[in-house]
Amino acid sequence: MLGYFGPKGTFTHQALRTVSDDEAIAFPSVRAALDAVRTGEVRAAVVPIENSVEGGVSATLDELIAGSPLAIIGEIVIPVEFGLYAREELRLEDIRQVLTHGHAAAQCREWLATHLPNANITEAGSTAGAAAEVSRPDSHYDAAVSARVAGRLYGLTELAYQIEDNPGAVTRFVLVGRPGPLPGRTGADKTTLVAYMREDHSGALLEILQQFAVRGVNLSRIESRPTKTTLGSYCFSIDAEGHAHDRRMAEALEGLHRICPTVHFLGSYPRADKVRPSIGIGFSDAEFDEASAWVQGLDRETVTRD
Ligand SMILES: O=C(O)C(=O)C[C@]1(C(=O)O)C=C[C@@H](O)C=C1
Repeated sequence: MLGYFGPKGTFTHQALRTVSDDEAIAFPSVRAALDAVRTGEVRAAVVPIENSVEGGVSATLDELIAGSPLAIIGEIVIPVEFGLYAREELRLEDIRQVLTHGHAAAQCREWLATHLPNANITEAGSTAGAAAEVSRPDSHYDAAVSARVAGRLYGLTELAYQIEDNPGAVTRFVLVGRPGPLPGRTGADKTTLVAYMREDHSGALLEILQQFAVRGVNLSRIESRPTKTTLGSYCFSIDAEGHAHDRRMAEALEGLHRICPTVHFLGSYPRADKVRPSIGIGFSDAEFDEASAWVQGLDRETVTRD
């Protein structure tokens, strides 16, 4: 059984539907969905991790490394379009209280400021949770910003559609399970990890980046997250192109392990877009193998000096 950040009608639910039609369990938060994976209540869960407008989803980035280890086993990317949904009797000019997810509010900021300048925007656990709340006849809230699917599901009227400030926005979701054998290499893979610096010093981030750069590994996301210990203490959440079984990635991971006190490996999994990284000259598995064989054989070589 799979789980997802719900309730029914969230963008996360739509992302799950693109990979499975089976019955799945909705959880009210990212944390609850990931805890259900940890306890074994579900085999895996879908949660949002990154939006093309708002960036990383902090709740997910933090929960992935809190508690017992988890592994990302797949990713899904879907377009996100928002509408404004209200109870039948309300018109746009009646809307005073809007409820939605923080990421959704941020993606529709301009539209809300222009069309509902006097409305209060309140943050809800999810866009679909907001639509469900607005559908209650005695709700304090007049309208929800959500997916069209959620507006319909909770019997609301669409007052506006495609109200996002950046058309073409997408959100990336990950399928998270318990650690086990890595999904096989496809040639178009991604690896996610969190690296902690040894101590704060000049060039610490550069040292982490160098581990990837000198092995020809491209990064597709890097963001700092507070370690939650002291002010100014950060770790780095990283997506890198490639699989831990690629020689260049394996060597980059070894390098990180040598220089960082802690590295949380969060998985290697197929990329949603199936795009293969371009591998620079000297960075293919064959070239790493050939170079290793050369080093192994050095003591058999005859060195002649003048
Ligand atoms: O509330 C939802 O519908 C979600 O799936 C969460 C979420 C997010 O966390 O970013 C997902 C996609 C949208 O960008 C807005 C909200």
